[in-house]
Amino acid sequence: MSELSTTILDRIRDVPDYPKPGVMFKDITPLLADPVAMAAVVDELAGLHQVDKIVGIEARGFILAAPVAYRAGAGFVPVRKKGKLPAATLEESYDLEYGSATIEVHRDAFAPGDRVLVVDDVLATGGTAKAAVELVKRAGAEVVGIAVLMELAFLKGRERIEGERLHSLVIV
Ligand SMILES: O=P(O)(O)OC[C@H]1O[C@H](OP(=O)(O)OP(=O)(O)O)[C@H](O)[C@@H]1O
Ligand SMILES: Nc1ncnc2[nH]cnc12
Repeated sequence: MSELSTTILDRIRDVPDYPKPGVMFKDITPLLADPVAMAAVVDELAGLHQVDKIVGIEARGFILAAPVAYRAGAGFVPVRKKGKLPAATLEESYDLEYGSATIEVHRDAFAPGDRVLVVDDVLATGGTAKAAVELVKRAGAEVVGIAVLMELAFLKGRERIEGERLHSLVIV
């Protein structure tokens, strides 16, 4: 395992039965509180691809994606839960490990053919990532990759986004 993977794993806390019984929640707040570890994570994600835009998925995805965009010299595009974006949007609904949701992106968020990296904290069932990819494509941009801190392999999210390039800094 790489040094960065160990650094991340050591700073993710398991919280049993949150938000529902049977779910082992991966809490990234200890990692967020460590500036050296966070700098290493942001640098790693920012170096993955040359892109025009970084997409962050509300809410935990924003915390990672915004500094990655800054570091990469790319624009930041928010994908938000339904009802939060003010202008005309595209929307996708999906199921995730402990519920269901609808996310949106502004219709004019991308220039035609923009190269985009989608960033989030956790890939679980892959429902969220798949919906975000669909939104980016429907909005006229190219998804060059999906990057997550942690992939929960037993939930098989990778299969849901087959055909996309997935970068997981840690796989558990
Ligand atoms: O692969 P999936 O099964 O779709 O699950 C992964 C998603 O679940 C969490 O978001 P959540 O919707 O809990 O929102 P939050 O970031 O606002 O906490 C996480 O931040 C991912 O976006
Ligand atoms: N087990 C989990 N921990 C943290 N975020 C999640 N998103 C979906 N499943 C999750």
